[in-house]
Amino acid sequence: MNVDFVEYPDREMLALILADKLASQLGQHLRTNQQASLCVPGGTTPAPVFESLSATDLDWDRVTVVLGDERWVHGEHPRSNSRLLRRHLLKDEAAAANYIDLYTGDATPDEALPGLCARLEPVFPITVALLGMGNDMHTASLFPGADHLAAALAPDAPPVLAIRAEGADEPRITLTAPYLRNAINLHLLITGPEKREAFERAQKLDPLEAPIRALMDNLTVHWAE
Ligand SMILES: O=C1O[C@H](COP(=O)(O)O)[C@@H](O)[C@H](O)[C@H]1O
Repeated sequence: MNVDFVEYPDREMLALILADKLASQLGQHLRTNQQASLCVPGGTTPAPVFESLSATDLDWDRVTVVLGDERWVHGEHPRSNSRLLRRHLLKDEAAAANYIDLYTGDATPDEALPGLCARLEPVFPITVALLGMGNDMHTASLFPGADHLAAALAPDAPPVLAIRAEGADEPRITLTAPYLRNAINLHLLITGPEKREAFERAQKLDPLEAPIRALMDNLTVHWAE
């Protein structure tokens, strides 16, 4: 386990400094590579980081953005993670980024897997991956007790899997642990005392109980109250 825990004075400072860090890691990669990839979480936490990042001057047309997971709902549904991205990240400077939408409109996420695996191939290894985490220690859509969790944690997992779990309101599609873990730069964004306590607890648990534990090999955690 190799975890660097960074504590910020408040959420505003966290958003500014973290966005700057992500942009500088992308920029550094683009100095010696034609393309970079950025994987981001959905949910309720990352919007302020996205706002700051979207205003950053970067060769966004050489950056491909992908979500770490998506809820199987249409793109304008309030629970759609893509909707969050379109409103807070894929605008201003970042409007020039390429975006690979995990939601394909197929009836189920299972049907989308073969096409998505092929489309996602060029984003790996991910240049910069930002993860989120729920109080139940799930990350992306790797939920404790999910139907395909063991397969999604396995070293030979495919890049994406369809997931159903009690804690998730709808079917999901998720990037799997080996592809997230293999990111060149791996970050976790969490806020509030409950998530800090959940992260600390997860360090002593098995990934099947606390999926975030599977991604603690080279992880920088960004936390504010
Ligand atoms: O369902 C999800 O939850 C996690 C955590 O979300 P938050 O609302 O607690 O910030 C998120 O990282 C994931 O992308 C999302 O689909």
